[in-house]
Amino acid sequence: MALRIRIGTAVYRQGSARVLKACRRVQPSSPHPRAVPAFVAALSPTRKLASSQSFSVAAAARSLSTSSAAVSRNNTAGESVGVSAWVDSDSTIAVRFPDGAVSRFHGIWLRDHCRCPSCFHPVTKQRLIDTSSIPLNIKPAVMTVEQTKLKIEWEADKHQSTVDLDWLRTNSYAPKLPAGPAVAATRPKRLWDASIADKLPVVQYADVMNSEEGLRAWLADIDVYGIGFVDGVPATPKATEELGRRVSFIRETHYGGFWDFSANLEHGDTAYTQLGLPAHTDTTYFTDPIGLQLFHLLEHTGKGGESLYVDGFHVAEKLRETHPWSYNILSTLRMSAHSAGDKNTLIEPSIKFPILNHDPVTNKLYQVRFNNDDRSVFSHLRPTEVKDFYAALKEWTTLVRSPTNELWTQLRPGRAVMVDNWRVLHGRAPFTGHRRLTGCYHNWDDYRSRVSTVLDKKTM
Ligand SMILES: C[N+](C)(C)CCCC[C@H](N)C(=O)O
Ligand SMILES: O=C(O)CCC(=O)C(=O)O
Ligand SMILES: [Fe+2]
Repeated sequence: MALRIRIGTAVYRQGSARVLKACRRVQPSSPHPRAVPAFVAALSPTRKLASSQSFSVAAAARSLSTSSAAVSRNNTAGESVGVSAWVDSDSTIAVRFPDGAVSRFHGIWLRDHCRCPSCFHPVTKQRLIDTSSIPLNIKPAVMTVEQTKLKIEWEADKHQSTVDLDWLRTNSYAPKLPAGPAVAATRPKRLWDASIADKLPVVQYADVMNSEEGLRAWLADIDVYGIGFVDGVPATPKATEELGRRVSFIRETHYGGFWDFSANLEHGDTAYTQLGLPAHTDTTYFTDPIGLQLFHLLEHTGKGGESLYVDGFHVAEKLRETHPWSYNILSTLRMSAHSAGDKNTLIEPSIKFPILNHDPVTNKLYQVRFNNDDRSVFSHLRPTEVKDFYAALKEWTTLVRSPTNELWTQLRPGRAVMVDNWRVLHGRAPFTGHRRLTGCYHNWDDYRSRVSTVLDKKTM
């Protein structure tokens, strides 16, 4: 593949690179111990690039800072695909991607994100380079494009960085570019109301337990709908626990690990009674509320006990549309919560929290954290905020309890359900008789790790 890179007035060609040897060895000032191997490796004259090229650096590269390096690349199809990289007048490195989109990167950002094995541990995926040892104004001496990689030789330490162009585009920030074709389209969330009852997301236990595709289908349901049912589950605690562990290890809490409970007040919580429970999310009193909750009803000799599910994202959207003032109140005023029913137990979150939580970067709703029964005393709000809170709460509760938003379903032995506890509220009708429910909690991050790896094949 013919590669040409024009930097300023000098022209460098692959293979017959005509370069003037004029590099000034830059000695790192008190380098971080681990930075030395990386720095020495970069300086080593015998260090070869992945391809047949070998470089030494010319002073002429200094002219790089103002001129543009136009790189044309003949790809396998023969037509020229314009990928160019140049150092802009503000010293950022601009990259024009195959579709013409341009984004800029600070030299220190690119150097800090170098993925070579001496800067980024190939197994642990951890940074090895000591960021503080990188000059803040580090500049490239030479840049080349080889297939889908941008190669940079850095002026300061002669280190060779290789950056995958798709990776670079995915992680662009100035501006943030729309994902390129190589990035799998993310699965958009599907908000739902009571009508989901006609088409519940259900997978088969055998598929989930015995195949990657089966697990992927279940994870996709939970990711897209916030809820995923599994049929064909043997009506035993063992099979149910194994199903939970298929997603990730279980989160232990003061209720234990895998729970198998009935209305015996084994724990000081109304879940361990025959009372009805209004739609809620669990563990609002933990600083990091649990991410997923698995339920599997094994026995019930009595009446009632139907299960309730409500898509908190759908209800929030309705609130935002119909009562924007209330949406804002529940997105800003912070609540307290506690779990205090067990002996020697009083759990409260380290910081108070809004019921509707938004990502500060994207401003997207990422968590509904609502349990009116577990909401604790609050005396931190201003008097006007107290009134505002209750007014907003009423609008929220009216929507949560609207029959058009409620999915009522009777769980039975054999049908388990996994609920995204940061999105979907759950509840229960009061019941009579003996009712045995099993299940477990999973941490949010452990769940999302499985989505990233099993579903999205994401790597760092
Ligand atoms: C699930 N399990 C039965 C173990 C406990 C239920 C805890 C319910 C508690 N009020 C909360 O909302 O967190
Ligand atoms: O008993 C049920 O169906 C659910 C009870 C509950 O909300 C819980 O266990 O978190
Ligand atoms: Fe609950």
